[in-house]
Amino acid sequence: MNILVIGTGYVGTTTALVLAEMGWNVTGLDTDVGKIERLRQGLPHFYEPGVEPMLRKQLDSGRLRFTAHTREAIEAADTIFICVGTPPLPDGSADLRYIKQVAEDIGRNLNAYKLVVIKSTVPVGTQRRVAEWVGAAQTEPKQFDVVSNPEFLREGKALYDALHPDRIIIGADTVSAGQRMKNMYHSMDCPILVTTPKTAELIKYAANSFLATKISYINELSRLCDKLGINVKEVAQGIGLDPRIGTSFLQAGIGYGGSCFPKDVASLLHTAHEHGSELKLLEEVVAVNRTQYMHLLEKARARLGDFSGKKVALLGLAFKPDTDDIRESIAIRIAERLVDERAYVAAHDPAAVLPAELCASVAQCSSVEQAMQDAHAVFLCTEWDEYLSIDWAAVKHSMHQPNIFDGRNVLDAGKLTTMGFFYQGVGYR
Ligand SMILES: NC(=O)C1=CN([C@@H]2O[C@H](COP(=O)(O)OP(=O)(O)OC[C@H]3O[C@@H](n4cnc5c(N)ncnc54)[C@H](O)[C@@H]3O)[C@@H](O)[C@H]2O)C=CC1
Ligand SMILES: O=C(O)[C@H]1O[C@H](OP(=O)(O)OP(=O)(O)OC[C@H]2O[C@@H](n3ccc(=O)[nH]c3=O)[C@H](O)[C@@H]2O)[C@H](O)[C@@H](O)[C@@H]1O
Repeated sequence: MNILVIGTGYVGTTTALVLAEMGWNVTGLDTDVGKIERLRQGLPHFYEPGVEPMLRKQLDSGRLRFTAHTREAIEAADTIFICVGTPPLPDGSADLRYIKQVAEDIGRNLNAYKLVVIKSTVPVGTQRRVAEWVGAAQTEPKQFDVVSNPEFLREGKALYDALHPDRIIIGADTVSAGQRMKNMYHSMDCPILVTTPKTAELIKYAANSFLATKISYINELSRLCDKLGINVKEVAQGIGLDPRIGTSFLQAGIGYGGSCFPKDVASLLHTAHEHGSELKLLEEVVAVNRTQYMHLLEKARARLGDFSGKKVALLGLAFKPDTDDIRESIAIRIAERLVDERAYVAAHDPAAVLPAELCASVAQCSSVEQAMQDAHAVFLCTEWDEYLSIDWAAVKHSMHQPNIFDGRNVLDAGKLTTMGFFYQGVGYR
């Protein structure tokens, strides 16, 4: 099987690596020549644990290559994965312009039968539209199938998730296309659900929206816990012991960010509106998430008076640990708000860097100690391992005031309080 992966971002690069690991010949194609050059040299253009060694291993094996030559790459492939971005438009709908470009590229260069696999997250009905776009761009008629095969990996655990998926969802119009996909994934040890393309597309949005709902549920509950003097972590633990509820995705904090939950929930809401349907629960999920971080800021304001002229150490910029991705990161929103309120913000992150628009107003520090020097308060926004082993006794002396606002509820409240810190998390301690 000669597989082409179009779009070598987070998902495309991971997909290409995993398919090569499964033994297939894989080519990665991207319009960004800089990314292709780096990948060819074995240097990932993003931070993701395990990707660099596997990239080098697969380049050495000869099963993986990268190119920017669209025509040659499409002609040589029998199976084509579409992994380009589907960013949000201002109205919340998914921007399908990159998907359309790729579909037309495939159509123009279709020299023999190809199986086209949509891995990008796309709204219900996109598989049909891709088939139309490929068909309309053809110069001479050749057969092809388009299937939906959504991806469920998490950033920071991308390789593990892609190598050990919980399930594989295949949305196919024909039995033969579904069977080709099952053959491709035959070495994967997980349930494979073959369904219609529209169902597969909705499963992806429904999964992300459900996870976002769990987070907003526990976050909204955390606000009540604050008022009642109840530790939300214990509530989450207590309800999570019921296997019907489960412990995962019940970690209260400053809210969910990233390139997917905010955009995918917005896109599903848009789809519902387009079809005259309302998803009121999901609208509330968004509303809770939009305001969640403000509650921690409010706690800090109550302690500090106001932020003007105060130094705040911001620990973590990435939307979650083990990634350098700051797309829709709540940490960035908090930094912006603090700057607006004239705080002096000193940020630290082991991998992520400040967005260009904050470089002039926020300092990026190379160490935690530097960020905390003379600070009136620490805001922990991303639960990197490094922050769990901070020598608090040592940094306390260098701080102006020992105030900690833990936006991820991961620090030891009891220990820090005993040490003389003022500690506040989300949902009572
Ligand atoms: N990042 C994640 O954790 C996950 C993302 N997804 C979905 O996967 C899709 C891709 O996401 P990411 O990998 O994060 O995006 P990304 O932005 O990291 O990568 C997209 C890549 O596509 C390339 N590209 C755009 N147009 C192209 C064209 N015409 N031909 C060739 N290459 C082209 C871009 O240069 C870029 O390198 C999105 O739909 C996303 O929702 C799904 C599961 C997880
Ligand atoms: O479609 C996607 O792109 C992906 O989106 C998420 O993955 P990801 O965004 O990488 O990261 P998550 O681990 O899901 O975290 C998302 C956000 O939720 C927050 N979160 C997560 C869990 C929790 O209990 N509480 C909480 O606030 C995280 O801090 C982070 O900001 C899903 O978990 C993946 O299954 C999906 O494939």
